[in-house]
Amino acid sequence: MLSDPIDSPTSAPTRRPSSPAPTQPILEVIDATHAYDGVVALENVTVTAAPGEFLTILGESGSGKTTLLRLISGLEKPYRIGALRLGGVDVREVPAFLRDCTTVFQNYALFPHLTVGANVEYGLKVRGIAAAERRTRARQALELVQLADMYDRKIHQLSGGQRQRVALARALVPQPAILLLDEPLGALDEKLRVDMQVELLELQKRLGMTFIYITHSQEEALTMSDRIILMRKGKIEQEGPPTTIFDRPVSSFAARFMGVENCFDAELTGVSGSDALIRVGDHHLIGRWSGRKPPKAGAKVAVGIRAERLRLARAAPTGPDLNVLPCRGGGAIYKGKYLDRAVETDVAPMKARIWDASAADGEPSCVWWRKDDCIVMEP
Ligand SMILES: Nc1ncnc2c1ncn2[C@@H]1O[C@H](COP(=O)(O)OP(=O)(O)OP(=O)(O)O)[C@@H](O)[C@H]1O
Repeated sequence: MLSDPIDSPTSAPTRRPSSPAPTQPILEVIDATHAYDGVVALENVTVTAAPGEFLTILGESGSGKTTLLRLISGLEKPYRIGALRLGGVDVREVPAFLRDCTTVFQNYALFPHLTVGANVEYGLKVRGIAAAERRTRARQALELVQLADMYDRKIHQLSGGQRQRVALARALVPQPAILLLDEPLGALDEKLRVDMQVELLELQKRLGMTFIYITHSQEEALTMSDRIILMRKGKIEQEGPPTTIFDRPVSSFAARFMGVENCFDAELTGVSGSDALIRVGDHHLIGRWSGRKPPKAGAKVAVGIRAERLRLARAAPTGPDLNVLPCRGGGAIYKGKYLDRAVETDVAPMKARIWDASAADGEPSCVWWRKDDCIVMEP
């Protein structure tokens, strides 16, 4: 159940400072909670972004990503929020079209009966900009997305990728401080999506603009972001740079979402420096703690190992930093660039990734992995 909403500010929105301090976040969403008809979509979420940052909101369907974006853009009024500032300005009472941010939607949201130029000019028109300036700026925005020669085309005469570029130009033309992108590449095919990822990233760096980017694709998030916020059921599960989210997931949820193939439950038997000592059945293993709270002996934990870090061997290797489990060979799954080998162990079924298919011959008797590659986290 939600408690009563905090009153919205009654005073007029403060004016934007002429030049915010360089260290000041350009976006501050403090303690936001939102619900639709009693269904909580966002719960006590705090998100900040630095000027020029590429921040990705990652999460499965229904985790609250779009709701967060709609609160920032002003398309949704939050049920309760501690603060919402863009460039240091409190925008809780500022209507969407006056906020210093624009949105690119997955379905483009273009006017199909208007020309490319008229679509791009639209955002300037609602801001009361004169026709001549609108045209000049729209042309410049279309140049940025490589559609300068399509000004007079109708939207229905464009491909999906071209429509997405028009939507991007339309969002860029008012020169907002922040661009909000809601799964902007979701409707494009794989090849075009990858090309557009590169293009978007180049554009963001060139313009030095802050991008808040929504996706459910971990690969897209890892490729593009300076920082990732992983959402789960309306809350933040983990945030950090791509390498941290990839290598050091805090929980089995984060690990599975980020594609860690081998996950199983265990008991923490002790902690020694950064080493986490764990037990699964009769097997004692060693790994690195990556959970949020300090680990406690006796706690139930989850263990994760990426398939590419798991090795198969015919004879067990030895070493203080190695984990070894006997295994029974399973089938190989051909994946083109690599081979996945599924094996059974006493602990769990495991998958090892083999990049050199010629090295996959023979029956392994054990799997092994280094302690640094053994992620010990919250269950
Ligand atoms: N207009 C609405 N009315 C009622 N419930 C809604 C509405 N919009 C979203 N929800 C619910 O709020 C929760 C969060 O939805 P939201 O769209 O923010 O998630 P999301 O992570 O963006 O999902 P997706 O990736 O599928 O777009 C979900 O349970 C969703 O069903």
